[in-house]
Amino acid sequence: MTFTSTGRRGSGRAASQTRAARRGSTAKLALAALLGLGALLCAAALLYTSGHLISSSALRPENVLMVYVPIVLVRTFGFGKAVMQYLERLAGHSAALRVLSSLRGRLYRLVEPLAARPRSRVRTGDMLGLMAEDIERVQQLLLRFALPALIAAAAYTVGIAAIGRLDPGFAVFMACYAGYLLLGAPALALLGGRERRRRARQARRRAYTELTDAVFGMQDWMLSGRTREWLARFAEQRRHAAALEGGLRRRAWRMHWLSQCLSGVAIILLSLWAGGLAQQGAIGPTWIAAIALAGMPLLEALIRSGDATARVTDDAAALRRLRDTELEGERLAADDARSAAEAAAADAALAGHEVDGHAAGHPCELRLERVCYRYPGETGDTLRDLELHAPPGKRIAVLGRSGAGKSTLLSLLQGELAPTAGRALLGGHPLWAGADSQAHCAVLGQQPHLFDTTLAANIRIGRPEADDAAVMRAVRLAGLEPLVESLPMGLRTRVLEGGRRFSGGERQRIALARVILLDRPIVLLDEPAVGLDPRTEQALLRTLLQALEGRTLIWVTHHLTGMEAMDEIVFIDEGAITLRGTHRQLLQSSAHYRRLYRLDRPAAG
Ligand SMILES: Nc1ncnc2c1ncn2[C@@H]1O[C@H](COP(=O)(O)OP(=O)(O)OP(=O)(O)O)[C@@H](O)[C@H]1O
Repeated sequence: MTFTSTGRRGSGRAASQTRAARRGSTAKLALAALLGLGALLCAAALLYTSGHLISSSALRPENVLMVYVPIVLVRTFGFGKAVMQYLERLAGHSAALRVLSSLRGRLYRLVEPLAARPRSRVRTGDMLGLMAEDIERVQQLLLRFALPALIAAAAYTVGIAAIGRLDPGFAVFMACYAGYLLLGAPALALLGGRERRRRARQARRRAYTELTDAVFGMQDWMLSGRTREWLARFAEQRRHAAALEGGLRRRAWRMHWLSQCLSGVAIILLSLWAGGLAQQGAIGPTWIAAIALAGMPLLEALIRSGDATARVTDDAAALRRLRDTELEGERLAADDARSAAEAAAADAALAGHEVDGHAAGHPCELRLERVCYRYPGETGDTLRDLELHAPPGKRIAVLGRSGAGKSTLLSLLQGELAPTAGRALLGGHPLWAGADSQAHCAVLGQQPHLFDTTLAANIRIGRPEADDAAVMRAVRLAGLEPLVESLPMGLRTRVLEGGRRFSGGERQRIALARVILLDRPIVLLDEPAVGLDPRTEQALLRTLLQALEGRTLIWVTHHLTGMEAMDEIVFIDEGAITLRGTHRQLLQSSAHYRRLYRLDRPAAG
């Protein structure tokens, strides 16, 4: 199929772009690390020459030329440090932004089809979190952890090597001492605080979950008269979460303070060691202060890297979430590829002008052949051996108890799910779960969403290019004309948030106008009249059946109202069809149907 091959070519190009972007950003990150190390060495050299300059000046040289070279070097290193720092930021941010942009692109390509699937694990809210917060954390991971850690490791190596040239024994001691700052302290902070961090995260999540739950059920809390009780409980939970977070902050501060003390002690040790070397005559006395001061920026780099490592867990969790989403995207892409292969097989079968004995038929002919569906990870089939045939214009009602599998059937008919066995065909082609899977049908659900904009914009949502005459025709067919005429602003009336301006029945009619304007050959109705009073329900159903005359209808319902107008009524129980026929046939042949009909429509009974 054209779509699939284009999709594969597109994804191949995207993959090679991603690889090129990754190579580019790795090079930039390495450059940033080199510049960072350069800036750090300049800082160390600045203090080193300054220490020497101060000590030499204190010995009152005979003329300024005696300290001219250190003076020039101090200026050069000071200037070099600022320039290198600037270039490091530039290269680091450029590399991080490159990584982020490629990550966002890759993730977006993977998750875009997921977000549109109602049954996917990844929902729109998660998507926003992933795209905004989690990717931001990856940036922090690169700039605040990876880069400082690389620079600190290089500074550690350079520092220890420099000491080792003068005194290998002291170099080994300092390697262990500074090694604790570089690796030991952050490891202790990470391991020791793991349980506390987990508890703090849990407490925070619990408080927010309770808050969200209470906001949704606010009216019921107020009616129950227990608002104060709930507020007190929520405040207590927040206090508990804040106390745990405060404990974590205090612990991090204590660890930082300990590292600063250790760094101070290291400077004293360096001074004593340099003093010893001067006494032995290995170095001049003016270098004592130089060596001690040069250690400061190097030790500071180790502490900064250690602090960043201690904070790395939250960023790593964000990385895990991104990875999980990528895996889910890859799994769905594999599903799509499988469905596409089935589509190709069916195309090949069609080339022989027949699909298992059936002529290819009308492009909008729906056919389910022994369809089974099992949700991933489940042990039993939710749908079993379903057979359904809907030539254009046929009206089928699907009835069944809650949990029978009606919504799963609708998802299958929309092409969101691919059968795990059997075939779901549209015009002889598999209804595969692809990006354009819903192009053949329109859906009218229980609570269609109306956006906070004008009535006309809400109706035009599926066909923004539709002219006013087409919109008015849809309005007329949906039985909305009297309402629109009674509104001072007519079609320009705003529907307010969630369609608050209109009643439930009116909202359903607006959604019906949307479906009419969309002009799809197949319409799936998912209990569109649920929750309406019987008169409004009957009126809406009458309008609906009239307005959608000539289109294929698959109508999921719990009520038997309107069954007379259906071409076929199908009962599903535990995923399998247990009863089927026209209203007249079922009235004659099924006592169960007669009983249900009498219960639902006592007057008719
Ligand atoms: N994502 C899922 N993973 C596993 N099982 C699921 C999933 N979605 C639905 N099910 C199960 O499949 C069965 C059929 O669910 P479905 O939503 O299709 O029923 P339904 O007939 O539409 O019910 P209702 O009338 O209450 O909406 C139920 O037992 C449900 O628990």
